[in-house]
Amino acid sequence: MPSSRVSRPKHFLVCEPRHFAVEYTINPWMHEDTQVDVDLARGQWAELIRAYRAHGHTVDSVEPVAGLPDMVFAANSALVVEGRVFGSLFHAPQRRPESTAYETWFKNAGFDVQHPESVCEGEGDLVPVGPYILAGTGFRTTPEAHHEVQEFFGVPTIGLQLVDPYFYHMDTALFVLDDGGDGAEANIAYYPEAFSPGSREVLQRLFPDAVIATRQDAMAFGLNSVSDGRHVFIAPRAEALADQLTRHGYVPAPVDLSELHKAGGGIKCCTQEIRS
Ligand SMILES: NC(=[NH2+])NCCC[C@H](N)C(=O)O
Repeated sequence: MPSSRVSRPKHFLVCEPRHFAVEYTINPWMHEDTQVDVDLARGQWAELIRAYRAHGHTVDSVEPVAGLPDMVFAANSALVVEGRVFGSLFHAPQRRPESTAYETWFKNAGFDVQHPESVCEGEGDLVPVGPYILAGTGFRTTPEAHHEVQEFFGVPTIGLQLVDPYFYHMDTALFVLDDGGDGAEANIAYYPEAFSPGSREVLQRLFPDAVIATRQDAMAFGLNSVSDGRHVFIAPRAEALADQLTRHGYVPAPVDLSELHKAGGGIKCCTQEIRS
């Protein structure tokens, strides 16, 4: 049966991995003395941008800054909803200067940026879906920041506890299949064991029809995906998850960012969504 799911055009902000490196270890994926192939990283990243554009999405780019090797992970720079920008305050001192670089882009594009008072890593942990913002905590973004986010956007913000260091940002364990726009039903895919028992129950109550992924899918960065409501840009090694998505009427669009996985990031980490 051909898929009847409808793609919605999106606006993304990205940053080329020109200065990509693994120079410090702030998550279990990063290992000291890891050599990265910057040309390979740039080539894989360029494929992602090509895929977004080929599917009708708008992509803007921030100029990368030398000495900020994780700047490619644009998702951590902010959360943008209805044209309002809640910026970031990184946990790791090495990443803190990224916030300023992204803020310059936002300001030049005509957005004001709200500065968090507590540690907050943007869409890495903050995920708008349907009438809510799902908000992860445990490793990076703090519960205090969740309160700030709710106050700033006026959107019910649902705190969820992350418990597995491999899934240190919520966007490594959960992604939005349908954001609930244009009358489509909001839905997500996630790996339950990345969450505390209570948080699993919350997700189960909110999204009883969610797609449930395995640890293997999650370790392949399969949950670090981007969906436009029809196409799902997904890591090619998350095969079981891609099959499930196909059965649910989505169209997987595989993009391999294996070189960036060395820093603990994948497709979604490289993608900041500008919701206007
Ligand atoms: N949205 C994400 N999960 N981004 C990945 C960030 C990776 C980066 N090395 C860090 O640990 O902060």
